[in-house]
This record gives sequence, C-alpha cells and structure tokens, in this order.
Amino acid sequence: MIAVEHLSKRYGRHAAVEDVSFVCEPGTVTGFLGPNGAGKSTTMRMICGLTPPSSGGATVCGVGYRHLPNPGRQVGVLLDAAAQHAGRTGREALTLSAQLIGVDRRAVEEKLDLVGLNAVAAKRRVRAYSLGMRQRLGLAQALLGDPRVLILDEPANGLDPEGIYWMRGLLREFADRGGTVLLSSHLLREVEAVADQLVVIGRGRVVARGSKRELLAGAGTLVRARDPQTLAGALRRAGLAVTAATDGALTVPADAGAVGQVAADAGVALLELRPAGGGGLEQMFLTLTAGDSVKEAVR
Ligand SMILES: Nc1ncnc2c1ncn2[C@@H]1O[C@H](COP(=O)(O)OP(=O)(O)OP(=O)(O)O)[C@@H](O)[C@H]1O
Repeated sequence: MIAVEHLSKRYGRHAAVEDVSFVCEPGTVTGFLGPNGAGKSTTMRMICGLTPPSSGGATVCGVGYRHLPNPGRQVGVLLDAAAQHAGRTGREALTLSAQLIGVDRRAVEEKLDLVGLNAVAAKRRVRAYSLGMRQRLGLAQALLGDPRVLILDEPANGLDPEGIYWMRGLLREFADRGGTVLLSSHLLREVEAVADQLVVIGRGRVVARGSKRELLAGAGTLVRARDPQTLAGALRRAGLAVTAATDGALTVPADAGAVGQVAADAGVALLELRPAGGGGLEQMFLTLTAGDSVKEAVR
C-alpha cells in the first residue's frame, strides 16, 4: 500500500507539486497521469525519499520509505531507466543489486528471463542497450527482491508495442497476486489498458482521481453529427459544455437522452450517439489538463 498525504514541493516560487493526496491499494494498478511537467516524477521521488517534500508526507507499506529496513525487498522502484552504470553488463548490474539487498544470485537469472533479456543481452554492457532494454533491466532490478509494491516512472518509454503489451501483462499479474503498482505516464492510452485506478495531475495538482470505471462512467456522451458545428451551438445554448475533437466528435457531460433531444430539437442528423467510454476519458484528460502539453498527452 502507498499513502500520499498532502504532498507539496516548491522550488523557489514555483510549486512543482501542490497538496497531492491519494492511496494505492494492494491488488490494484494505479495509473498516475499527467502531461509533461505536471509533477509526476517529483511526487514519485518524494514517495521514495529522494526529494524532501516542502510539506506533507507519504508512506509505503505503512512507513516512510527511508524507514524501511531493506527497501528493495518491499518496494521495487524504477524512476529513471537511464540511471544505470554504463560500463557494467546487465547481469553485473543485477548481481550487484542482488548482493546489496541480500537476495540469492539465482534471482538474477530468473529476473533476466522474466523481463526477456536473453543470455546475449545479459552479457552486453549497458551502454550498448537501447532505451527499451534499459527499461527491461530497470524492471528486473525493481522486481529482484520480490517486492509487494512497484513504483515505476514512465516504464513504457522506449518499449515497442510488443514490449508495452508484455509489460501490461506483467504488471496486471503482479497486482492480481496482491501487489500494489503505481505507474506514471503522460500517455493516457498506455495506462488506460492496465490501470484500475487513475490519479490525474495537472500543474502540480490532482485534477481527477478514482476508479477507471467511475471516471469512465462520468465521462458523458460522445456524439457525431452530419453538421457538428450546428449541434455544438445547440448544445451550448442548452447550457451543456461541449468538447470538440479534431475528427468532429463532440463529448458532452450529459446522458445520451438529453443530447439526442437537443439534436432532434435542432433538426440535426446524428451519425453516432453513445456513452463516451474510452474516448471520453481521453477528452476528459484533455479538458482536465487543458493548457498543458495536451497534444502530447493523447498521442
Ligand atoms: N530540481 C528541480 N528544480 C527546479 N524545478 C524542478 C526540479 N525538478 C522538477 N522541477 C519542476 O517541477 C515541475 C514538475 O516536474 P516533474 O519532473 O515532476 O514533472 P513530470 O510530470 O514528471 O513531467 P515529465 O512527464 O516531463 O517527466 C516542472 O515544472 C519542473 O520543471
């Protein structure tokens, strides 16, 4: 379990993180979402005791990270895949970590195998690794001590589609066995497929939090019309907020009946009318974090 309570971090006059609170329960994957610069890494660094908070605090497995007697056995952390000694081989890096946290060397081979780094890759120096291979090595390192909690900052960066699919399966399985996963990303699609819970952060503040199901249910109605501009005007005149996507779809925070009625009254022919679902979450993410690097966010 991870508990974050009123965490704030200021750099001079700049508030990188402001009053962020959330809980990650065992058996769940929590997607920590936000555009570039939203404060995800700073929050995660504070959880792991690497950045001192200006106020607030966080606990992992019931205590502050720094008070865990052997953190590697309880919490697997991957904050920066590039932060590996470039001159060591993958196997050497893992072997050193294994010694440091006191796990059997057999775990090294087991984890190399688990993350798909074969014998040839394990013998290569890290400087020759691609970013995707470094992510896999970082994940192996995080999993080395068979922890109950995983804290991963943008672990899908550099992975190819097959790698992303593989990682989702691995994290899902970890959570299904009772583990707690906190996973950050600036790409909604990446976490949508695996997360049960979502925490959305924008400009240092939590802008939405809850189960993916709840957030999807509250995502409103997606409507496509032959004449989207006329429909958008009619919806706005009816007092409904409208978010327009570039492909002409409109997302409206109301049920399908209300949206359909406005369209009928305005004499607009509809091409599609349905609960917003995944597309709505995307629109919600865009709306909630509007003004930040939103184009990047739904790439
Ligand atoms: N050491 C630091 N000194 C000053 N400002 C910092 C420092 N670390 C982070 N910041 C600022 O805090 C804000 C949040 O940064 P952070 O790296 O936590 O965002 P992020 O959500 O992880 O973004 P990204 O997806 O780009 O990694 C940014 O405005 C960043 O410039």
